[in-house]
Amino acid sequence: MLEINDHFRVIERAVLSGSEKTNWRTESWARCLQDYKLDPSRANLVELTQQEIREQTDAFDNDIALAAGELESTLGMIEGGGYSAHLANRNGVIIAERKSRDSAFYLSSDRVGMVWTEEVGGTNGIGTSLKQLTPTAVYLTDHFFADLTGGACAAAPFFGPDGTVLGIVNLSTRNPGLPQLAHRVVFGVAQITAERLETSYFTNHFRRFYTLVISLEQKSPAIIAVDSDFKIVGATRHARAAFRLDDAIGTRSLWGVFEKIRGNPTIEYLCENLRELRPLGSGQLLGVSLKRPLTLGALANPKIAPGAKSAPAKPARKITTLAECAGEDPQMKRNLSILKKVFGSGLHVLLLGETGVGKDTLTRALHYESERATGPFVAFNCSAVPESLIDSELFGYSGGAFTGANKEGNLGRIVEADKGTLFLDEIGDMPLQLQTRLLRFLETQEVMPLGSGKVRTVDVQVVAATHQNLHEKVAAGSFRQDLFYRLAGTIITIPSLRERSDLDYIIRTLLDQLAEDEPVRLSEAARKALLGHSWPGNIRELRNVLTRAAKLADGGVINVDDLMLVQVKTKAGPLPALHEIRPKVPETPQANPQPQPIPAMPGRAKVVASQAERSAIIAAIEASGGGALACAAALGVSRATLYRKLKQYDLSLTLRSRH
Ligand SMILES: Nc1ncnc2c1ncn2[C@@H]1O[C@H](COP(=O)(O)OP(=O)(O)OP(=O)(O)O)[C@@H](O)[C@H]1O
Repeated sequence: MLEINDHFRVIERAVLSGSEKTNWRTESWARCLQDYKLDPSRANLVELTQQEIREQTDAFDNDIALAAGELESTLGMIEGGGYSAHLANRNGVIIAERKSRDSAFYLSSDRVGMVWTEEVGGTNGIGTSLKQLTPTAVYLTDHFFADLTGGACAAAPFFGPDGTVLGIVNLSTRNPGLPQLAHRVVFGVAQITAERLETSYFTNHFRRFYTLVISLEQKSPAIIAVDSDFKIVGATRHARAAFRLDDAIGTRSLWGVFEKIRGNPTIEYLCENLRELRPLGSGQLLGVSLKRPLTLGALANPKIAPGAKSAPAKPARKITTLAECAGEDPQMKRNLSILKKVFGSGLHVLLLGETGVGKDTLTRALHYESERATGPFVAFNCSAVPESLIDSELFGYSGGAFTGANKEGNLGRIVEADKGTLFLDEIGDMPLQLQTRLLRFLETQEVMPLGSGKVRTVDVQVVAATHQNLHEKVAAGSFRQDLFYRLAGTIITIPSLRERSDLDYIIRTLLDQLAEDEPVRLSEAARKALLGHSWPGNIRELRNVLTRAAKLADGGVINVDDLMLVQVKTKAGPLPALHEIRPKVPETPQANPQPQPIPAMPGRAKVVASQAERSAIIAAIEASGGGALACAAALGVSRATLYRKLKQYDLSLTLRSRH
């Protein structure tokens, strides 16, 4: 961190004397100084009251709240930098977060309820991103306030189908040894997450419609939602731009955009068989797939797919099979033989296990390989939905049941899951007052949506899951004992990856699944390294490591370096897992952070940081095709720095011969 006066002088010089070329940073600093009249020596951050937070969250669309689950997998991709992930609404208020495992790197000023508009927080990821409506990486002294210059944040906006901004994804850390190059990689991850959120939002929003997914070169796929008469009802940003759809929504048919298929096949036939479409007036065939509505069992729109009720609600992507879930592990095989007997028999199931062991995956496999496969699979994550929304989302409401309620009402996830399976993830986070309501439903299989006054009987197989210790929660009074026993009709514990005896099998399964996009194989040394790792993040971590390695691999072979594993052997034995490192960094006071001295970087964190930096450079060389100028620009460094780093990591711009 800079001395306050030095920081002030840099800002003043850049803004007032125009010493720095105009760029996003000087423009933001100028707004802070001249428009908002902020004093860079001191941040006066604002935190909302619980009531205000509820209002901000209530006003936020339900679909987005559900998408907060995406933040979890984002953290999995960037493990090691001590980042936390946040979702801010369009008012710049943080409304959801997933914390870094490493509390020493946690910025407590980035917690739920903090307001991060540029007018309040000066130049910062969330606020500046909202102001510019573009992704923004704010690294240390880019911040306007001197007392925020110990942190780094990477933020990206995401937009709704109508093009308005819905919110911001933000990844932040106060890891003192974080290299800027590593932060740029994380910046890329923030943008990918924003795109994924946009897609999740879109698919959830249009979950009652058919969706056409179109592959576009070098871009995320474009998605168009249509009704059963092929009328276009929505399109993602990419789709609008690629096919000029702005005036087509609600007015045009898909066949006004793409060449019509001969013989007028039904939409159901196309779901099974459509692989390519040609945009009108273009010679180029594009790869496509047409997906069925996600909630076939609960279609509110009577126009959709008459007769489709008997069609199996197929999952969008290839799902892991039950056999793959069991693998070659004796405990998992025992688990499976029990589950196959009880699933669908009227007994509820409770899955226990660490995060990432495959509870969700196993439940989906059970559903799709059971007699319920023709019914809907509905997943509901109790921790990703704000407390105030759980009731209406789960149990539903009738139109106009409360202020702000959707006019048409909401069936609720329980009713949507009728004749199918309801997966209640993170059940340990279910608020106490709703536990009573859930218990009543589990006992009677009846629900009464808010404001409807009508009881509805449903046939739902419930699978609840948690990584928490429910016994402890029962003892502490935060989880109802009677609910625990009702859910625990069958309790199954999924072993962690380090307890399983079939790691090799799981690696093979994952590589097979990856091969659809990226056919790769493992070098012998890489296989040994994977088998020797402790996998605190379980199968999710393994999947992330292999996915990233497949992208870095040269010539289709994953080498040890590509894995970027952080378990490094030293003379004193293996280093502790990254989340066990606790550098003595004083916590930043929440509302009024003070500058802190940067502590020496612990040895292990250095290893991680340089691995991340090396990978960032390799990725940039590949992306820029080996051109020094383009590569330096992609990394945001000068050419001199690039050459110094290449030497340091023994790399060259003709990468292939050297790493
Ligand atoms: N047997 C398996 N074979 C291959 N991949 C698997 C398997 N089990 C899980 N996965 C993958 O591991 C990742 C994590 O799985 P999943 O989300 O099911 O874990 P979870 O226990 O539900 O995690 P959480 O408690 O955090 O919700 C997913 O990407 C999933 O596809």
